[in-house]
Amino acid sequence: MEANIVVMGTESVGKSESIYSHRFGREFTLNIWDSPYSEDLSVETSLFEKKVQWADGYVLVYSICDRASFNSVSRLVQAIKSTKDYLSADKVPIVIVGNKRDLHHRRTVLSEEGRLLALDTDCHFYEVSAAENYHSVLTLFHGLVDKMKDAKLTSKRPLGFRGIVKSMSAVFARRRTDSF
Ligand SMILES: Nc1nc2c(ncn2[C@@H]2O[C@H](COP(=O)(O)OP(=O)(O)OP(=O)(O)O)[C@@H](O)[C@H]2O)c(=O)[nH]1
Repeated sequence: MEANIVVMGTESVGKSESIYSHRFGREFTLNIWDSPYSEDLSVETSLFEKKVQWADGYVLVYSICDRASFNSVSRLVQAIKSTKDYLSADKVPIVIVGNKRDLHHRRTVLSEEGRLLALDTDCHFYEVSAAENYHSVLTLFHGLVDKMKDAKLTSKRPLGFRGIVKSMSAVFARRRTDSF
């Protein structure tokens, strides 16, 4: 089976530095579109619509040390939902991720705020440290895969079958730094 995931967030929140090379067994392939966030979504409307049509699921990343990145994720959720309505596209899972949990001494976004945003917008929520606890990143991707499978069971567009196993690509950072 194959599924498409769009990963979005503002600069340096920890989306893509490392190569994420986990395999979901023999049967599952994830295609990941690691995408920088454009503050002015209207300038990139057609590209944004392409992403919405392509995606089977989203990972929206902010840094818990960067309130502006959290506000951007909040705007992104609204933009995805209204574009989906406009295109009459199927509902797909959206995961909101607060990254850099290890930098708790610099935290400016409370866990509760992330959780509440997810609750209000019918999304899923994780707080992780891609640098310190890679397992938490795996957990969120495994969770997303399960939710995409569930969503596909009730949608018109089934996940495609593939004979080959590919590894996932590039999300999140491996190295610990104090940057944010
Ligand atoms: N302390 C800490 N640093 C992290 C964490 N995740 C990423 N970083 C660091 O944050 C910086 C930015 O990480 P990237 O993965 O390049 O961020 P990005 O969102 O892909 O950034 P752009 O490519 O500019 O959009 C790097 O120096 C990472 O090492 C984390 O969980 N904790």
